[in-house]
Amino acid sequence: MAVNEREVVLDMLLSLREGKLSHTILKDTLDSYLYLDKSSRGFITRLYEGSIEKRLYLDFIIDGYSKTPVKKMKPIIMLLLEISVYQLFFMDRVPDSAAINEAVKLAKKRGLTGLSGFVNGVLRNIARNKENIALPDKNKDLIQYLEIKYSTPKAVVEHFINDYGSEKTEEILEAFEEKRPLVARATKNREELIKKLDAEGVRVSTDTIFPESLKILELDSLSYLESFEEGDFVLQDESSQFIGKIVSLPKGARVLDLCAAPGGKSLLFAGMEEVDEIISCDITENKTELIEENVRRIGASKIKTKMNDASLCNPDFVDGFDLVICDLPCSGLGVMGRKRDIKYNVTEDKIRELAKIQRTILENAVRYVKKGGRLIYSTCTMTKAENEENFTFISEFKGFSAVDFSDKIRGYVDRYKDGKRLVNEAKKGFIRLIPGELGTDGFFVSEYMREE
Ligand SMILES: C[S@@+](CC[C@H](N)C(=O)[O-])C[C@H]1O[C@@H](n2cnc3c(N)ncnc32)[C@H](O)[C@@H]1O
Repeated sequence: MAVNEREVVLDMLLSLREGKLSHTILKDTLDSYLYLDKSSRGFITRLYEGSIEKRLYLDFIIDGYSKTPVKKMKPIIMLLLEISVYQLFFMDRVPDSAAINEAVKLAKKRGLTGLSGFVNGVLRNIARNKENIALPDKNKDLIQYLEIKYSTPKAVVEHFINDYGSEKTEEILEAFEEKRPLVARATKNREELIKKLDAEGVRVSTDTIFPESLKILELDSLSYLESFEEGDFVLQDESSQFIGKIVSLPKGARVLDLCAAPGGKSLLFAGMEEVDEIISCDITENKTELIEENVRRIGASKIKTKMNDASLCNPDFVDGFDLVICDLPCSGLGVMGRKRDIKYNVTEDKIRELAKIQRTILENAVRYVKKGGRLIYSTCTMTKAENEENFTFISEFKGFSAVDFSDKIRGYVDRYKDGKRLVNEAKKGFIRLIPGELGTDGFFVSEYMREE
């Protein structure tokens, strides 16, 4: 039987409301429809991700043309309208009539015949007035304008304005809307990888910060690729890859990665000659299994996994490591261009709560660093509370000081407009990678040293 792609997306969005993770839903769905052709899978992906990404904008439009506000609608009707309005506004190849008729059919199919007239009326009205939809006035209410235009909740907009100012906030929000290519880090040889990917029909670009990286311009599914199965690359944004560039380690180094799943940072260090052993921890068995899967695929035998709660002090780790990596749980605002539902779950209280958890973990982590050893603290977020304020917190631990790693990054960032700022920050011991600058996700990296 033919698959109704819109219904698939509707069910995916219903699962999202039940609390499943957005990227897990997408992966599971695409894995279960491997037999569909590339364009159907592409349609499902685009409609699903797009309707999440643009939710506030879509709701703003719907509210302008429906007597019942979106918030009062049955969830299935609300989602049906959202995916249909997304098609009307963002999918040029779908004729308006198809978007509307399919929505009406789907409402009936799901037993909502009584509401199919409502769906039809609202959508036809919106389609007729497509050219007349105006955003909130930027000069009257900047926050509401940014909230709707970039479909980013008020709490996040306000937080960004507070930390970066309004002009930079708009630049950041705009950058999040750009298509973000996946980045592959070659684990063996980039030239060989390019040839293999080419033979597998994957288009790539070598316009990258690091010589090991490739931007993947088009990819249907990783599951098809022999080069992936054989561990020739890992997917890792270049922001994360900075962590592997900034630190000098002694020969025979022992590394502890406290919050390691799925293992991205551990795998960076596993490729380094001077590293002998990496203990990669995470809090649950499921999570350590994720690390193990990647370790097996890459063949990184230096990595040993361990279930460990980083918020508690582990006496076995005390004074034991040349490098302790703290890539900690955070609000994730730096990756909201990829994980499109993240922005809807962030509140001021959650940011404060996370900053507190990060500090508890850091208080333990400093105890695990050997004399003369290093600590790296990183997050994939962009809030001062989780980044700069924690930088100060760590720098104030007795015996610890921030490390100037400007010489280590200069060669990579010099050619970018914002390279100078990064070099200047690195002199102080941290860098803030901001979307729209080097083409990376948002990220914070910092390095500290324990005195001899
Ligand atoms: C940002 S992710 C780590 C990403 C990883 N470093 C990488 O590069 O692939 C944060 C991780 O912290 C883990 N985590 C959260 N609380 C933890 C705790 N109390 N102890 C250990 N791990 C924890 C989460 O399970 C999650 O896998």
